[in-house]
Amino acid sequence: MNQIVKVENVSKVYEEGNRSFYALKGVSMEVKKGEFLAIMGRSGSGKSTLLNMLSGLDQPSKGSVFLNGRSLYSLGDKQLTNIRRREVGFIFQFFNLLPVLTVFENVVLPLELAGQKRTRKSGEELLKRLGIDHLKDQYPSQLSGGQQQRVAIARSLITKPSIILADEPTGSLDSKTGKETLAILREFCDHLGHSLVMVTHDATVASYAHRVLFLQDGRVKDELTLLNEGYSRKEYIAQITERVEGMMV
Ligand SMILES: Nc1ncnc2c1ncn2[C@@H]1O[C@H](COP(=O)(O)OP(=O)(O)OP(=O)(O)O)[C@@H](O)[C@H]1O
Repeated sequence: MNQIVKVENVSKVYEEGNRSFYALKGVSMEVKKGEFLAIMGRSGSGKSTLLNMLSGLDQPSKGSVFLNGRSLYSLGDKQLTNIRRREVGFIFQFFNLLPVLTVFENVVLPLELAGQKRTRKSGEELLKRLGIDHLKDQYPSQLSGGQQQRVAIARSLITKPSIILADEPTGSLDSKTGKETLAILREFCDHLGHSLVMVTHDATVASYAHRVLFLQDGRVKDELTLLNEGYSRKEYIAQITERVEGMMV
């Protein structure tokens, strides 16, 4: 697998009065093409801070982040914005669809923001692949949560980004719809070569990933690969839960 993301010895320090607080301390990790990586850790362990580093939204105090071999934070603001718009897709817990735009308009919006030619065909193809092409002229308020999240997934994929970042993507869905959504994300990584980094607190959600990274106090504390043959999802969930509980003591 090719390397899409490489994080090298990244630290993030926040200054609070005359004290320094490390949200991340010397984190190194990578994401390969087609990989679905989950990041877990208790509240305050640095998950969102790490996700922000990967997206180019927040700058490390120390260390480097490479996207497709390019060092993100050595770029100028304009170049960084361009890369973020073209090469990074986002999926949020609460979908973040624009209510005044139709499903189709929401999906193709990132193409316009990235200055890429709006192609009706690619938007329609994505909606079809996600099983929601019949909803393309509806507005978000007319859709269920699961349907809205499919729209958000289509939107995250429209620019064909190198990496998709998802923060608790199923956090506001019921368990059945959540599992369907995770199965879609996993399939897109397995069969279409998308690369995805997902933050979650939930072991069942993380069990859909290929690999789980555990953060504790801003450091990578542990890692678990879920690609060993012969394990059921239940066994993976038990393994993840055991690691999470191990970090609590
Ligand atoms: N802008 C900021 N200024 C000061 N401290 C910050 C800032 N942003 C985050 N922190 C601190 O850095 C630490 C890591 O925060 P982060 O949001 O990355 O944790 P998290 O693991 O995503 O937590 P949660 O699961 O609750 O979302 C926390 O202690 C937080 O208070």
